[in-house]
Amino acid sequence: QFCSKDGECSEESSLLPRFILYDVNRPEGFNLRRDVYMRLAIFIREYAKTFHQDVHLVLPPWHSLYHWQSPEEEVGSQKLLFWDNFFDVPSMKAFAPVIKMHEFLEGAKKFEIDQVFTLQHYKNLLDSKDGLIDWKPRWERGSCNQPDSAWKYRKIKDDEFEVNMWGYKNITAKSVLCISFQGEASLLADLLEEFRPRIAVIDHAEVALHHNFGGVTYWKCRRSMRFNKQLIKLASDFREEYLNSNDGGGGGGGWRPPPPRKAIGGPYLAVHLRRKDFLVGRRDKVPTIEEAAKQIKKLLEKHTLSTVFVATDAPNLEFIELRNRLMDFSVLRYKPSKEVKLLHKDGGIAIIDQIICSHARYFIGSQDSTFSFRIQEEREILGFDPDSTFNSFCVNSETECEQPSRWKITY
Ligand SMILES: C[C@@H]1O[C@H](OP(=O)(O)OP(=O)(O)OC[C@H]2O[C@@H](n3cnc4c(=O)[nH]c(N)nc43)[C@H](O)[C@@H]2O)[C@@H](O)[C@H](O)[C@@H]1O
Repeated sequence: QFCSKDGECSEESSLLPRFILYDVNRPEGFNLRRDVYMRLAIFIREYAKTFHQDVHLVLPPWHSLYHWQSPEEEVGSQKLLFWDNFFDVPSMKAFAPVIKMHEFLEGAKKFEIDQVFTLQHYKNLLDSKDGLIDWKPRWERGSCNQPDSAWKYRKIKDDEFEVNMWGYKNITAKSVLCISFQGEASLLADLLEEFRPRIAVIDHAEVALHHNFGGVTYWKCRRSMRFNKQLIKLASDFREEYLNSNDGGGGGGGWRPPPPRKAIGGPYLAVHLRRKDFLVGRRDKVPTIEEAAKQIKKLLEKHTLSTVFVATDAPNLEFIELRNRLMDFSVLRYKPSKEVKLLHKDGGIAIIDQIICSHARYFIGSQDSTFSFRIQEEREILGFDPDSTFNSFCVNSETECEQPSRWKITY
């Protein structure tokens, strides 16, 4: 049964499809957003089953992400990019009822949302008597504390808000509620069942946590997130031409489980060296180029490899310094052609880097980087030995440091 905000319910409306849209905290990068998608896709799949709902998760466009900094003359517009630029959407649809934003909009000039839920953390997590964090799943309406609410929603009338989201200018909402939320994405079912909006937005969806992180369903969802075929082809061509690497070494990928742990990877070391904002925010975890070069050299010698593929957001000068410090080895990075840049943009080129890293004999990434985490997952899907995957640079080449948790694939 479908009920309007003022409590009127009708049977027919229950036959109408429902749509859940979402958004993520503006500064978050591509790979954290991929994780938030998974939390919602897993939720919506279960929600549709449990409540027999014709419900769809609408994939929000990728819009001017903070890390996409290439000039427009080189890459064209990086606004309002749809998911099939990066992923194989039919494969994602095989896991959960998702649709692309433009399928949802179907050319409409404007659209109205019934209910926006802006998730936020509880202000007083340390409320409980003993001063410990009170971690029971819970949600409640609260006064708004997300700083971006001020520019995202502008009240026009009591039941009309102008909504500034995903780069669109033509969205309104009948109601905006701030919801203090603590728990897994599955708790969103409670919220949706209580208000039963036909078109809802979950803003700050990153506040909702994973349900059963690392479980079978997590990995099913993760495996459904195959990359766009053109990006896979560009990465394969590069591997074949410069890294003497093709898929002959085993490794399935996609939905089919590969033979267990049989992938050996191409004869190169791959590194993900996160720089830029990490040099400010995570200074204590990012090695200097000199320290990184020492660790790369050690690994190349240990694995008797002569080639290292470098995925990095470092400016070219830092890459040249790294190459100069590794004179005895072949040091490569992926340099897209003008056409590839225009067609696939910063987001696509980052994925090509990730695919190349995921096929290497040995991989070492950057501590805390979700870009590195997604490569580790890809290698789990391909069936590599975890020892060759779950490795991170240390700030200092002489001392050991914390290594990434081994989230191994389950079927
Ligand atoms: C400080 C935090 O950093 C977190 O970044 P982190 O997890 O590394 O990873 P991401 O969330 O993907 O954000 C980093 C972005 O920087 C670019 N980038 C980073 N490394 C490479 C690379 O090797 N090759 C290419 N081509 N591009 C790279 C790319 O656009 C990527 O999506 C963010 O998610 C958070 O929002 C926050 O900003």
